[in-house]
Amino acid sequence: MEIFNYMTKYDYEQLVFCQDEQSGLKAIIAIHDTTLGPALGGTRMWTYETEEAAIEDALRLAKGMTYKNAAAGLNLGGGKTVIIGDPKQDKNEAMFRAFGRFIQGLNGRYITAEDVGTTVQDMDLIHEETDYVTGISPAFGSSGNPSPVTAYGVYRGMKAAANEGFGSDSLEGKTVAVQGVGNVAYNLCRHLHEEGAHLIVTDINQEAVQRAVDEFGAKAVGTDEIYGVDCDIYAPCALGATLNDETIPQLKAKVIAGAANNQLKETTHGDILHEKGIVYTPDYVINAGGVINVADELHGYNKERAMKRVETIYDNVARVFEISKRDEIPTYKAADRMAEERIMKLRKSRSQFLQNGHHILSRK
Ligand SMILES: NC(=O)C1=CN([C@@H]2O[C@H](COP(=O)(O)OP(=O)(O)OC[C@H]3O[C@@H](n4cnc5c(N)ncnc54)[C@H](O)[C@@H]3O)[C@@H](O)[C@H]2O)C=CC1
Ligand SMILES: CC(C)CC(=O)C(=O)O
Repeated sequence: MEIFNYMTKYDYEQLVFCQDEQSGLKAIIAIHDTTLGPALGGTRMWTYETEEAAIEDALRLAKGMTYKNAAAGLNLGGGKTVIIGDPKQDKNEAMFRAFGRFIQGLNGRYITAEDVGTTVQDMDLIHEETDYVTGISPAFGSSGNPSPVTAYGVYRGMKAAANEGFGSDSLEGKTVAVQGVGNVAYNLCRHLHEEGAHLIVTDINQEAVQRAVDEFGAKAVGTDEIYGVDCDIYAPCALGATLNDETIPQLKAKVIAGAANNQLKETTHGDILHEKGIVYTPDYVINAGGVINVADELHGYNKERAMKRVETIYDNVARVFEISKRDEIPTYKAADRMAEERIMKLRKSRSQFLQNGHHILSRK
């Protein structure tokens, strides 16, 4: 990958490589755009096959956060970190503390939180070294694990998508195929089960599958089978790029609504879904509950206020479908339009110079 070419093409601001030999930390912090405010986005710990794959993941996820935060109406930019390593084996206290010091060095340009492979405990360790971390323990007056809130937002967004696809937002009796039943999807399945939906689940982790079978009466299928099952809604809740040339032809679902980031392998896959008449709910609009929740910590966490904002995901998803129909464009483009309009407006007004304490004029 030609990194500067890639960064120029998609307008990235900064890419930071962090290395600490003693703890084994190898982290990549990507900051995409800070027009709306400091970049907020989680830290993913994953075993990448190559360094290039890790860099690409950090960059793609960071851009997604710019759009997610903008579309959710937050005054935050987009960034994300990947730590290269196996979250089950390679974590240690020194690693997260070293990472916290690197974040501190960015002086507030980047604020972190949980993502796949990191936990509240990891955020607490980072917090030993920096205040630029959210999703830390409720004992610190913070919001804790964002996953249940993300799940609630996905559930509300799925209802808006059902309304678009089936003419009613009731999920009772609907069959939902859930790919990956981890932190977010477990909680999503609980909401769906409570509303009377039928669940089909898959995961590479058999314990996670068994829990959904035992607690929610879900039907388990193999990881390759999930795409082709008979269902009304497909909910991708594992990793990205699962909507691609191989999987889309297998789908029987009328609606796609799930938690995973970067679900479309390429934007062309969003075009294909549109042509096929499948209601695709853009990932970063429906899965914003977690970031909305942790962002509230920056104002002094208030659960009621945060949840009120999470409720807006229903209307936000509905708005994307409206724009898609009005402008006759696929839903992923409609979501991008919504986010970009907000960023461009702010970028324009920021270009007006206003004196502040940091400017050279104030030193005269
Ligand atoms: N945790 C949060 O608050 C948020 C999470 N997301 C996104 O939602 C997705 C899920 O996040 P979490 O639930 O936190 O992660 P998680 O790691 O708890 O769950 C992911 C699950 O997917 C499974 N999985 C991985 N590859 C698979 C495959 N090929 N087939 C089937 N299952 C597979 C894993 O075994 C795991 O159980 C990720 O893409 C994440 O970036 C997005 C917004 C917020
Ligand atoms: C997990 C969230 C708190 C932030 C994030 O990184 C995301 O929404 O993907």
